[in-house]
Amino acid sequence: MSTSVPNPPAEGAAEDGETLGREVASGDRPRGVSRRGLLGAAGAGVVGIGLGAAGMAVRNRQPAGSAEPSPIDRAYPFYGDHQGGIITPAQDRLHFAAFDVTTSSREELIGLLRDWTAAAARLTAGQDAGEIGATSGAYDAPPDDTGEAIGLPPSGLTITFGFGPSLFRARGKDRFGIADRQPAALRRLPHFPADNLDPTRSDGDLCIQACADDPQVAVHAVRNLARIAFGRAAVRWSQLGFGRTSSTSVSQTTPRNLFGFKDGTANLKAEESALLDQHVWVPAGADPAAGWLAGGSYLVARRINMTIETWDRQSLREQEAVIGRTKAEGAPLSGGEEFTEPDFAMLGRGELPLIPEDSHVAMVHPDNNDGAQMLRRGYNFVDGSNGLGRLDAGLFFIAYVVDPRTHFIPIQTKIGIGDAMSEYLQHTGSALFAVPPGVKQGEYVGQALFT
Ligand SMILES: C=CC1=C(C)c2cc3[nH]c(cc4nc(cc5[nH]c(cc1n2)c(C)c5CCC(=O)O)C(CCC(=O)O)=C4C)c(C)c3C=C
Ligand SMILES: [Fe+2]
Repeated sequence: MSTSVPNPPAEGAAEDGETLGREVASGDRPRGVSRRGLLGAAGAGVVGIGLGAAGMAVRNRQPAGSAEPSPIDRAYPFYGDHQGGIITPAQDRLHFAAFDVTTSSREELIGLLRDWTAAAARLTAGQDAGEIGATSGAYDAPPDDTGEAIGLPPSGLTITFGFGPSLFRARGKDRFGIADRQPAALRRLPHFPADNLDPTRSDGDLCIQACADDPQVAVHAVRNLARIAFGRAAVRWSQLGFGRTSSTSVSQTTPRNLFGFKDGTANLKAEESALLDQHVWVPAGADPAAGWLAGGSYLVARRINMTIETWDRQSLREQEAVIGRTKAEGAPLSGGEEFTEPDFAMLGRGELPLIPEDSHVAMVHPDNNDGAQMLRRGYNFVDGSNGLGRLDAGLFFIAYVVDPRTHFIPIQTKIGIGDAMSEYLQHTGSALFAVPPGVKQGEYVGQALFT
């Protein structure tokens, strides 16, 4: 029998639901009591409230007197105006998966989205994927949760769903009766200069971005969503990431990428709502065919291998010239500190710009790209080595943009040709997804596309 208890109260999908979170108790649990049972009990009863950037505390695992809850106790609401995992403060771990839909039935696709929504709401609250739980079901049936997250707290898990161009139309066929609702901007990304794409790491009908502060929690989420999809969708490719390479909130320190540089300094941040409206969220009326996407965004994913062995043999001077910022502070080479605006006109020795024109920062800065900004949310990856003694390492680049035609494609085209950093990079995977707006209680993700 299940040790089921009522679900925790639904998250107050606050206006700014994504930046608010809720900490749920974990702690050691006795054998035979489901993860869901404990967390449900916490949600039902032990609700202490303390709103902050992190959210509401249910039960704090921190030592008494500590003001900041541990990130692993944090739970972000699944329901809200926007999906979680976009402006949520970037967690430390990623499991990203792209799926091929294997059914041709529209009803089965909708059923999958319903099931994924229900499971994602449970998982992000720190519960088992299914209502019965990993160890409480019938002895002769497969459990409705795989079990590896038993005892683990929510860990700040967010689950973000996206729809690829091929969901709408493949080989000229309207697969699910939604071809006329395909956004004009949702097309397969073009081939960029210096791309060396692996088709088995590219594209997909659907995607799931699971971010958490515990890798096991992120992997558990994707694994269970893939299990639930059986017979309707299958994993096409997936990518693990560690060490966020961006900050998406002013409350976060800037992390470093595998080149050893601070990455995320000039990123769009959750607190910059006017800029997010301009550069990240798709406005109502943006595309007459795709009203369902209002309040959503576009997710660009690029698996970018970094030839770190070559990079590591470059002088510090060369490395800084390639990036356009100092390695220690992340300050622009034109001077100041990390958050000083770069001055691309400032000249140095030989009347040359202090920030080289082919440096990465000069290439991608909004001043040099018609003002386009993006919300970057990438992760480092190391997928073992390649058999030639080189690490298969790099940056799994994720960016959320209002329109890839204005906010990604022109910039990527430009840097593929002229960016000094390109010499050390190889793009090996590529995908674009439309990310529907947040889910309302009682609805499923992307519902407006099918109604
Ligand atoms: C097409 C968009 C971008 C790709 C692809 C990309 C890859 C990439 N970037 C780094 C390292 C850094 N990027 C930095 C800044 C930065 N990068 C992009 C865009 C792309 N990066 C933008 C829009 C910006 C912000 C520019 C600005 O407004 O000044 C930085 C500097 C620190 C920071 O501001 O975050 C670094 C370092 C790598 C290693 C990489 C591919 C592997
Ligand atoms: Fe960059």
